[in-house]
Amino acid sequence: MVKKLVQVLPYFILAMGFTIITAILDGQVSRKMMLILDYALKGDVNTLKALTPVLLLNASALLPFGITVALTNNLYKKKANVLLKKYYVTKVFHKDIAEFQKENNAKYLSSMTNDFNTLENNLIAGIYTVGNGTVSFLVGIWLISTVNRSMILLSLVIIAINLLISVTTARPLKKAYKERSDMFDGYTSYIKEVLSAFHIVKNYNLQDKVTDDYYKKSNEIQYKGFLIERMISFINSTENFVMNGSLYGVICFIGYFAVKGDITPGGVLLVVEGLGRMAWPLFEISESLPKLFTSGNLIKKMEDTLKNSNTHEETVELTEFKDTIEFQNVGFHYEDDDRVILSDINLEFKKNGKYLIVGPSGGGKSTLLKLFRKYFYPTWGDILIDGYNMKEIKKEQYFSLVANIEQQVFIFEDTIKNNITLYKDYSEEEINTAITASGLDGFIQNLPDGLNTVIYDNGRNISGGERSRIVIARALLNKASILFMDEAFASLDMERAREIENTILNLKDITVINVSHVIFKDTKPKYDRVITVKKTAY
Ligand SMILES: Nc1ncnc2c1ncn2[C@@H]1O[C@H](COP(=O)(O)OP(=O)(O)OP(=O)(O)O)[C@@H](O)[C@H]1O
Repeated sequence: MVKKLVQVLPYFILAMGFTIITAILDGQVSRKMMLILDYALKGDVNTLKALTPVLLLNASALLPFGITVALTNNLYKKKANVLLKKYYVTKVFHKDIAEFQKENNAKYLSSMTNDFNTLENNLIAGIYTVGNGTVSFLVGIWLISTVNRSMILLSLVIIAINLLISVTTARPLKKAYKERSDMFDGYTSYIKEVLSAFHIVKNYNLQDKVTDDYYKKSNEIQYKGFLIERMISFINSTENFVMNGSLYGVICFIGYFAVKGDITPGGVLLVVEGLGRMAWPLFEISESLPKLFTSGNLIKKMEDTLKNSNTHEETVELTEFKDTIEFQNVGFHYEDDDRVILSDINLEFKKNGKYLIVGPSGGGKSTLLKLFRKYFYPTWGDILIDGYNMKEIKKEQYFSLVANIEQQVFIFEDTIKNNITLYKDYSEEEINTAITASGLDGFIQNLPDGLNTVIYDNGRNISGGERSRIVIARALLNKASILFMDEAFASLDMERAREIENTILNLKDITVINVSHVIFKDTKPKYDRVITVKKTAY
């Protein structure tokens, strides 16, 4: 992720360029003010008159430059934030389905919200704060050195001490940030679960337990936040103490030189001005640096969630399903569980054949479908498609050949049309055919906005059966070569389920693999084969 930030380097350089120009211009204004003061005290009116317009010109140029600095800085931050977020989301969607399912997806949610907020403040804004602070600090040194060069050494000592404090305090801070981020993962996961089980919480009167748990988790996070703030306050106080001590030292020197008459009144003004320019950025830098150092840990944690442990390179391009899917002596157990779920599976599925898979609950029907869908690979044995090992076939191509109707229906918050077409282009005729086949026509005709009716919140404003039919229409429209169905009719009434099953079984150019508990006497004979998965004894 850090490497990605190189792409926003031009925007950062642009912002820093304007920051440097503005800071130098600002320094020039201060120097001219010093000269004006000295000439005024000497009573040199002519030079005073000559210098004043130049000072006013320089000072008025500060306004557009100041605005440009703000704009370019915001542009850099916006680009950097968008870039990192886009990179993260792209990587998440590059994960294998099986690998994604291994993690609690609240981890990703937490990274996309809490961790990104922390990175936005600590890393992206932090880099600019340190850059801007350094420029201002250097301009401060420059101003002071135009009065007395020996001050440069003292300024460098101040930087070195502050850097040392930042580096040594970064380690405990890193640990605390990481712990808080982990806590946020658990917290987000908990909130996600509780909100999705809202009706269960209400029905079983679990409000008190939920409120109690929520309080405990919030309290833990708040306490960790308090510890982090306490640590930061301690670091800042130490740094402020060192810095203030150093600045007082500088002021003592100036006093000494002023008494000796080596520095003019304008010079004293310039040194005070220079000290101010050194002081505030040092405060900001010393606050930002430890946070900047801690960002590395957070990024590592986020990148760990993005890793795909499966690095197998797929080489076979399968653009068409022509003949058969064969299971050769396939056996399977889940990675983190030794129980053998499927064993000795030797099956052949012919192109355009219709297959019904039945069996006891927990027998492994859905697991078998996951192997078909390439979510998992067999633990032993092979699945061949047209003679090619499924493992070697490129995922994207395979997925474009198949359609899925799952038990758990997902509906986007969008129009019915977009939910059916999934944002791809189809003719009106194609859409209408799929709508009729899935039995959605009556429902859509009765809606004032028809196909343009928006469905909210995963189908809150439509029934379970209507949601299933939308997903069935989606699969039919996709014109896939293979259709996998997992309890697709579970939320439909018998009549409607039979009707849709008949429609699907009458489709000629599609291979259907249907896992279902709902079996109708009149549709069963239409299947080429009914396969019974037996529960493995473990
Ligand atoms: N991700 C997983 N990790 C470990 N075990 C799993 C996982 N998913 C399912 N199982 C186990 O695999 C076995 C088969 O589950 P599967 O969902 O394939 O059965 P099923 O025949 O589809 O059941 P049902 O008809 O009840 O949906 C079950 O014992 C289940 O607990």
